[in-house]
Amino acid sequence: MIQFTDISKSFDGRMVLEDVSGTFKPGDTNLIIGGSGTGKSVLLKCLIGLVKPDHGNVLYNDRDFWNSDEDTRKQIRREMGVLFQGGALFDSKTVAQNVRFPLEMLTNMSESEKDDRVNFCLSRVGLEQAAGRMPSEISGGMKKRVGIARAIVMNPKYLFCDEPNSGLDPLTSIKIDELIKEITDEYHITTVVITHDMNSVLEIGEKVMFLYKGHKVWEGDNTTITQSKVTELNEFIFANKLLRDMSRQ
Ligand SMILES: Nc1ncnc2c1ncn2[C@@H]1O[C@H](COP(=O)(O)OP(=O)(O)OP(=O)(O)O)[C@@H](O)[C@H]1O
Repeated sequence: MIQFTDISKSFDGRMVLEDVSGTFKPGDTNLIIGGSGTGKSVLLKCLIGLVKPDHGNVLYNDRDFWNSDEDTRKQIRREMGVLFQGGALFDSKTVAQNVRFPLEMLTNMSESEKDDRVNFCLSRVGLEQAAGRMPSEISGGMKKRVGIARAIVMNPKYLFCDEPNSGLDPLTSIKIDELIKEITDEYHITTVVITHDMNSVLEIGEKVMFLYKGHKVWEGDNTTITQSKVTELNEFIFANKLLRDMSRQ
């Protein structure tokens, strides 16, 4: 479980996050949504330890990340898998080498144990046939799958996905969303997904947090989101004309 309380952050005197709190539970796919520049990525960075909040706490199963010693922080980091925007694959490594990379860096596993784990993760995301290919030889959707395989290779307790659908067509996006949700259920991971894709919200948004100008202004799920009375949220949802037309029918 991840519990964060009163996270605030400013840059050069400009507040970009103010007193944001929340709880993310194991087995849940938690979406953080909001328009551009509302602080989603800064919040994610405060959670995963890339940006230190000005104040506030982030607890990982009761371990206070920002007030822990370096060893505890290292341990918590090892329990995180991160799917970066764009996949962030190494261009000069094959698909299998990309997935294997965290095992090389962070474990003492034998070569055959690493082989087994890489093969398992690649088959879990449906890419066993692509193991020897280079990132330049595979599609955008496949790159995301490689990113997911690499993010889960260390068997994480916490999975963070920053805009997993960026650059993908709607059908491929849904498949990636479903894969993230399936993996979250299957391995009982606490998953956090940043998105501004309303399709994702409707498909996998069992837990949704909406940020507006650095504040959390709504929290709920995909069954109630379209009935919210929060003006900023409605503007965000119904910026999509199709949804606006559907809501009038
Ligand atoms: N390192 C930084 N230094 C200064 N300002 C920053 C820094 N990182 C983020 N910001 C600012 O913080 C605000 C929130 O940025 P953030 O990247 O969190 O937005 P976002 O909601 O993720 O947007 P998008 O959907 O466009 O990625 C923006 O105004 C951004 O310019």
